[in-house]
Amino acid sequence: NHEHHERDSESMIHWYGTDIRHRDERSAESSGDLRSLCEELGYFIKPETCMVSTRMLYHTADGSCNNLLHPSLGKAGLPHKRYLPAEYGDGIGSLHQAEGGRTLPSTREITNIVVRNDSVLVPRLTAMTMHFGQLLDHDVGHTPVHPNTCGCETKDNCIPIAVPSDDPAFRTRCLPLSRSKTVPGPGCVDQPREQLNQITTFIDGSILYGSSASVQADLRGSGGLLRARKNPFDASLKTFLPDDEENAKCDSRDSEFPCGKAGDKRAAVQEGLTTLHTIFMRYHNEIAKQLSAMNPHWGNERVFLETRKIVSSVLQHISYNEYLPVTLGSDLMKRYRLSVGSGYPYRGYQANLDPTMPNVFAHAAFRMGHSQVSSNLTRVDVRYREVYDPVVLRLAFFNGSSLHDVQNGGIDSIVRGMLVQPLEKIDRFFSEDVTRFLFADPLNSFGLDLVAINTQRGRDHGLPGYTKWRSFCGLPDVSSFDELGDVMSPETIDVLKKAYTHVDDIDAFIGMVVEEPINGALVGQTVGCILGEQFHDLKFGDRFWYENPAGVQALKPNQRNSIRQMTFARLICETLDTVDTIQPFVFHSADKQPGGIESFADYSATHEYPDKKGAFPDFSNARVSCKDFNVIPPFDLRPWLDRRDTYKCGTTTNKLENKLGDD
Ligand code: HEM
Ligand SMILES: [Ca+2]
Repeated sequence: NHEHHERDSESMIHWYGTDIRHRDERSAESSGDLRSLCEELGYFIKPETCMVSTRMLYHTADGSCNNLLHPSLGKAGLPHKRYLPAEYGDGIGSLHQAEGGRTLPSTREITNIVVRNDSVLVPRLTAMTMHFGQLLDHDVGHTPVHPNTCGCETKDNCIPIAVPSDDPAFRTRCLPLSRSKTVPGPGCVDQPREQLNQITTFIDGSILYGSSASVQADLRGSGGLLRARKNPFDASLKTFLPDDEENAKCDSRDSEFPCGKAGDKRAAVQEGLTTLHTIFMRYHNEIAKQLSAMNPHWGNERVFLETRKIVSSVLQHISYNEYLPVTLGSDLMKRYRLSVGSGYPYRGYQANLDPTMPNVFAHAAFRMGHSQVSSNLTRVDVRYREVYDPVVLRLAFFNGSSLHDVQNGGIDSIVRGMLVQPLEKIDRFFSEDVTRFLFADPLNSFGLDLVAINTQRGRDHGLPGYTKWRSFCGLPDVSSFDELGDVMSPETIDVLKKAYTHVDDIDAFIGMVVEEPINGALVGQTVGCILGEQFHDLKFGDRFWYENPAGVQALKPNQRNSIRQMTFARLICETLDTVDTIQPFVFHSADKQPGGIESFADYSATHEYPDKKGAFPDFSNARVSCKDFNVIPPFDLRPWLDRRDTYKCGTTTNKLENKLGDD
């Protein structure tokens, strides 16, 4: 038995998975009155609750009242939805098991057989794709886990992962892990065991604003701003996230470089993610200041809520205009109607769609991003030269120091590095920094295996095996390993044979992550279908979707146009101190040939992209100056100019906005 000390990997993963502010739910089994528990948790919010001007016009902190007919849909704190029924060992709640009494191998053993510490790069794409994927995931899903201190016994919601005696890395008997917390299932049923999402399921900027009123209040400052910390070296430079005093896991505790607090508790898990949180927070504050200056009669609340609407619209637009096309490719973008370019007009909000986070999306499919993680974070200077040493990932967990490491270019050199570093392919190759050194104390090198954790988490949640998900996604049923050849390489099938006795035993996450990518996409068929389905529901089941023209919350047509001009490149230009030049489409590497004259916004509005090969034909992605407003248009805030006298015209929206009050 190894000794536990304050900063070991086990306590870090518990901290990561637990919301300290989250009330400790009574479990479904122990509850005398299930119905009143569900009421308390907000399962049955009544539509009348939403008939308040602010809730109709603007996002609520916990996502309630987004859907005015079914106000709890998408709200924080509710159970996952399921595409396929849960399959627990005992039918109601014990770990997922193989059919027919076969024992599943330890998930660490599976890593040892299936996963290799190797790297294959994706031509032309940048590591920004990985970092943004994590940020996006953290806006839509976070399942809390039990805060137990678990050792190697299987009890009290502890599900230790057995470590084989001849393990190549670990000398311990097990990797301890806690089960996810549970709540009554959708519709308030007590069985089978169901897990929950503690953040808002909508793409609504909860990464910045939190998912509860109390967290939001803590993050906010005056004038519609988010709290920020001055640059400790030079107050004229841009700000940082406020200190997260509760994060005792932070490496740089007690120094002048704290980890940073944001709307999502996981912001400090790795410094790349922290930098993206930081630039989105800066962007919020930039917009809020400009809105205040334009509309001096707006109060703190109005500025904050309008800014949130803008920033979450920008987040949605970057996700669907830039991130999803490279991740899913053209066929899936069309099949699930995800494209936002012209030629793909928005088909209308559907209040009967359920945007709730599916269990399999968060706990298998979208975790494919873990295979995109590299062991280094490249850092480059203003001219994109690799003059600094990279940040080593295993030293960058819960550590805020590189952001302030001015000798090595600080936060700016990390963000620029993401624009040149190549992206890792989604495959059975994972960096040792996550399969061996996850949350390791750098001094004693004991860490965790994220692949084994993902696999064990799937069993914890009763996710059916991979073959069921294939069938769910329309691939042919299979009864032998060799039939997997339609989506997997022969080498992959060989290692799966070594790891599992029967093809139906393959765990959901493992099968999904080792599928060959679809042509022109980063993901395979099964991940693609699960992501496609849910990103569809997040688009058409969100009343605040930026393209939605109907309803009191709708952006005005010229406001929507401003959002459509926005790119991630422009946001980066505006939020760093020293980014002078940038490629217009940041998920692609910069073209060497100069000559870009078209903006990505114009290109995406007039082309079907990507093509079948995943390319963006006829688009020059050469770096241009951030001051080149033709190629990287600025955000046009003029449509938000609010002349007081127009209130008197008396449209419903004006009247509602007016009720918010000025101060
Ligand atoms: C260095 C980078 C990353 C680290 C260290 C990391 C670490 C983790 C950890 C520790 C968990 C919780 C595991 C558990 O207890 O079950 C997790 C969950 C997850 N990760 Fe990552 N991750 C990284 C990058 C990514 C990326 C790039 C993506 C997607 C593109 C991603 C998607 C997810 C998802 C969807 C979950 C489940 C969240 C939930 O709903 O609870 N991660 N990650
Ligand atoms: Ca959210």
